Amino acid sequence: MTQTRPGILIVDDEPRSVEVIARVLGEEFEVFTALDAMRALEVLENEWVQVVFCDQRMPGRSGVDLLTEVRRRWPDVVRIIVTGYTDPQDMIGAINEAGIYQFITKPWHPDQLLLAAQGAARLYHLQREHDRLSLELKLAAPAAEVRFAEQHERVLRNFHFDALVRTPASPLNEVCRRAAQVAAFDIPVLVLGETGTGKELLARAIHYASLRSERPFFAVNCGAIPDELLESELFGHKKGSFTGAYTTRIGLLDQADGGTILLDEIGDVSPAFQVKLLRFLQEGEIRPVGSNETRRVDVRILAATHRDLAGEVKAGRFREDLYYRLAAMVLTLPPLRERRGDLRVLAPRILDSLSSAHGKRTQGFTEEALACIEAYDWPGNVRELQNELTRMLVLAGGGPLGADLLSPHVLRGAAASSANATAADLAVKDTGPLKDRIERMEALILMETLLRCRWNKSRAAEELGLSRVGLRAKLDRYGIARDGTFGRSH
Ligand SMILES: Nc1ncnc2c1ncn2[C@@H]1O[C@H](COP(=O)(O)OP(=O)(O)OP(=O)(O)O)[C@@H](O)[C@H]1O
Repeated sequence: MTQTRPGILIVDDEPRSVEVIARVLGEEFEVFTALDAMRALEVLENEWVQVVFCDQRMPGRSGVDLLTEVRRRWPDVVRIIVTGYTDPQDMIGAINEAGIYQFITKPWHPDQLLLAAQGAARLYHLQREHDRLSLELKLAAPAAEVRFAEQHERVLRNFHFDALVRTPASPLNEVCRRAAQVAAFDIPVLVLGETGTGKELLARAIHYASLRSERPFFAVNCGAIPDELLESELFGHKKGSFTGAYTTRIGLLDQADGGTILLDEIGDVSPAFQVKLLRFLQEGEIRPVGSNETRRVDVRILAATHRDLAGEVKAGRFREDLYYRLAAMVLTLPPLRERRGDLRVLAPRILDSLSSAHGKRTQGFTEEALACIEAYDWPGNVRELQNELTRMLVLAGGGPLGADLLSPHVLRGAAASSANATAADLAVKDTGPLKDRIERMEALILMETLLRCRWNKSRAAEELGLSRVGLRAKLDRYGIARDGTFGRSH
């Protein structure tokens, strides 16, 4: 069996003392022992140790000296010194240097040892939890400097379903409603959707709405990592199990015990790795690379992919048995072009957060820019939108962000898509005398060309074979204004 309890290392050159301390702590902790500093460092390199108890007086290297090295190499390991001095005042400097959590003076009482070990293990756990939350906060709000409690709250808020910005009429509402329903049930969920639609955001929201919210959430991009690394990333490895495995590594599945792991881009994993995943999902056990021992972990698995995974199963590229293990519930995120209405709230919201992240104030978008943003198809979805808005913000002067700041391909796409939509609409629905219908078409062509030419009237006139004066006369005639409206009722 591999380690299931917190690991404690006892270092003392007196075998009898080691034995007695090991007996006191052995019931609650996984105990490792070392009679000298060299052996202690060996244990730390190979085992998962969270707390070190070290005797101060040892031949060769003192306890404080050893713990100073431990601090340098494994700063998260909690250090306790056991000393014969009744007045440790003269050791204070050294104790500070080694960052010692507690010193215990001899003779000690067993309860005193046990309490110190429990406190140290709790501290280790809190440190890891703090590191995890800080990391998630960094992802959520890069420059924020806030207190720990606020951090936790912010993480929860950022990864709540509300983080998926949408309007009351959005098709995202149904997806979020079903995700919220399924969050509390400990079943695997498969999230589908094009790239940048918010699959990871939804997975985080599911985790933070579940009973596992106080345990870790990790997202692993399975598509970006070669098989061997992916295996060691998820399952861990033993020191020396392959070239480059200089230390023992605890896998993410182990670190996430009690929490959730998102296997992102699951559609990209190799057939060989699919077998390994399936075995884990069937047995709930992990075996680190190079180890013969297995360990049971309790991790909820969420998976996501931009591929049509059922199609991959049909094509024989993805195992059917694995598919059914992962897809107890399938949630599909709609692309932005199928929820254009959301863009009117989403774009300003993203602009706000970009503006505070970059410390650059803005006055929002012009109506014309918003109309283009709404009309464009956004094949890269929200991520593409974020990039485009960052670009606009960087290029912007003092006033509101206009369509002229949009990339040419966005303008072209927006113009083509609104012209197509309106032309199709006109062709199907328009009735009346031919002359009026042609005029309405003409107004539409003018509008499309101006948008594409970013309202550069000379260019538009040239493209349309008109003089600037001729173009202006037509714009006046049709009441076409730069904000994308037609003044005359067409
Ligand atoms: N509805 C939304 N509201 C606000 N932000 C969103 C929304 N959807 C996605 N985002 C943001 O867009 C970016 C991309 O989202 P995310 O990484 O979750 O997408 P994804 O589908 O997992 O992408 P990929 O397939 O490329 O991994 C993130 O910064 C995320 O916060």
